[in-house]
Amino acid sequence: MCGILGLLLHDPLSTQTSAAGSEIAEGLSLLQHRGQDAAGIVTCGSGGRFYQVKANGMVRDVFDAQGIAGLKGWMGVGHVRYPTAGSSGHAEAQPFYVNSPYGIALAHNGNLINTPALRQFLDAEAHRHINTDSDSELILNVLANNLQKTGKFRINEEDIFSAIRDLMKSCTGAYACVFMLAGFGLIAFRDPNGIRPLGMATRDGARGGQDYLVASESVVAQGSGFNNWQDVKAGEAIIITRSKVSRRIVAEPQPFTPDIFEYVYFARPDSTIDGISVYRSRMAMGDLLAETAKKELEKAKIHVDVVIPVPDTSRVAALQCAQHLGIPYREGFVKNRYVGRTFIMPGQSQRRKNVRRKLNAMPMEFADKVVMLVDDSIVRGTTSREIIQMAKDVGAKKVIFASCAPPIRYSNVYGIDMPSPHELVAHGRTTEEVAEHIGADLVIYQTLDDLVESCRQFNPSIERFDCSVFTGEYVTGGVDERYLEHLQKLRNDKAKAKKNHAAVEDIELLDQTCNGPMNGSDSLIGLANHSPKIGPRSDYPSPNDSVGLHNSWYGA
Ligand SMILES: O=P(O)(O)OC[C@H]1O[C@H](OP(=O)(O)OP(=O)(O)O)[C@H](O)[C@@H]1O
Ligand SMILES: NC(=O)CC[C@H](N)C(=O)O
Ligand SMILES: [Mg+2]
Repeated sequence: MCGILGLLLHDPLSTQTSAAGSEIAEGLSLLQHRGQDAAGIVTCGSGGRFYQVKANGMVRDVFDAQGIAGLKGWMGVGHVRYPTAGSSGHAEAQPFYVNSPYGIALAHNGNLINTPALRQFLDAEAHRHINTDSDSELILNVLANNLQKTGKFRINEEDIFSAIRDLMKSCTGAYACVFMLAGFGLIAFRDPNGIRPLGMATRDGARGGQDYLVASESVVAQGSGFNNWQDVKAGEAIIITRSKVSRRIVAEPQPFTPDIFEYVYFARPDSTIDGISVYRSRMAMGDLLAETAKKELEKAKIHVDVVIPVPDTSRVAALQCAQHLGIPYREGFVKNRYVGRTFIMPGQSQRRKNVRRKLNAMPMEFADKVVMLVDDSIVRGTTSREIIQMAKDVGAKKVIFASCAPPIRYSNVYGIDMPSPHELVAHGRTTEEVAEHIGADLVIYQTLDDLVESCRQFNPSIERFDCSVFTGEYVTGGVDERYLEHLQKLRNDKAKAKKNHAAVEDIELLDQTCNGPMNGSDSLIGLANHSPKIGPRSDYPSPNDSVGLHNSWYGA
């Protein structure tokens, strides 16, 4: 899951300052939980010129004061990355940039599933050079190609809507995107099924007019003083300029199926997504899980002494579950606040090591007790296995493990890096076998109906969610056995490790020669922008002056 952000300031003075850049960096720190591998910002300043800082690392490491000071301009886009395609190499950090037919910088959250066909089309028919394995670079080039087809020096809103309409016909999968057209404005769109979240908000500008924000989650709006949060609709495109906002559904109607895993794990509890408060949905998950747990515990004749959450995400649900059961709730694991999320780390050994670094069991809450640990989900079983062992090591008599989500048995293809079912602990295992594998005395799973009810009760207009990791039913076309096998081969943990190793070698080669291949759509900016041995921070104006040529459109 990645986080995306777009900001447009109305204040004419902001063109010369880094006000937008620094606000985007602040905003990205509120989206850090969506991607910890890389972060980037591109801003647009006077003359339609782009400025960029992007590199592998966390937001606080990538953007320092000097880097932000160079991010001049009145609008910009930002990204935090959790890779689901290509490698973790810095060349695939976003936003991606193209210089033709116009200067475009794009940030993408999601995952495309028809990348081979798109790659072939872009190469053989559109004659566009694709230089990375990122699906986001493809989406940007499809967009650029569609705009190029107009053959116009100056395009208008109709051209943009129609380019996005065509993009939605050719790209299959999940995509919430925000892009910036040099000198023109900010444009956001969301895939026809609305799988990944996206919304926009407004605020009074510093010197009149309106500022606009587009972001993956509403928490960014609250953090930056924006109001009127509205979700971008499935299949909708929104064009924002300093003078007006135009919205249009451009896709053929498809069932609206937002990803339920956003509520389970990905999103922050203080966000509201598609009209559903993530916090309230997690409370409801806790309540309904308690009902199931009551039955299961009675059946197994187990008396639980204490409910303990697995920090961080499960806390809201665990507290509610304990209250509903009338069992004391205790914070038995202390979380190291300097360790991020483990599930979204790229390799299994890194994930395992980090569970121990992140969580520490307090003996006084476990010794001689029957404990029920509550987590939001059991995916690979990395966390559950380690912490059950930790609980037993400090004297727990019995460990019951309850999950707010049902068993996860199928690949995710829409932007969560679960490509291989064989890496999922519940794949091919019964609940009893999962318990044995993770060392629990009993495992209790939420039912799928209850999970859906936990979310849907707050917005009954959503008829269906994407629940593919639980059911194996994919809401878009194009996912068949052959595709899933291909994905598994390409992105299982071993294959990824190999690929990421190759990406590191590329970087080292670059460092040695101080010269090297062009970094995909980033062209020279990307190349100059990152050299891990020198340090991750630097910013460069676009080397391509053509971005400025078109800035006369709307007088930026
Ligand atoms: O079965 P697994 O493969 O271990 O995945 C599931 C675990 O990973 C996530 O925690 P994470 O540490 O990523 O983030 P959190 O601090 O937000 O809970 C999730 O909340 C579960 O605890
Ligand atoms: N999780 C995501 O949204 C990832 C976006 C894109 N597929 C990438 O790998 O960069
Ligand atoms: Mg967790």
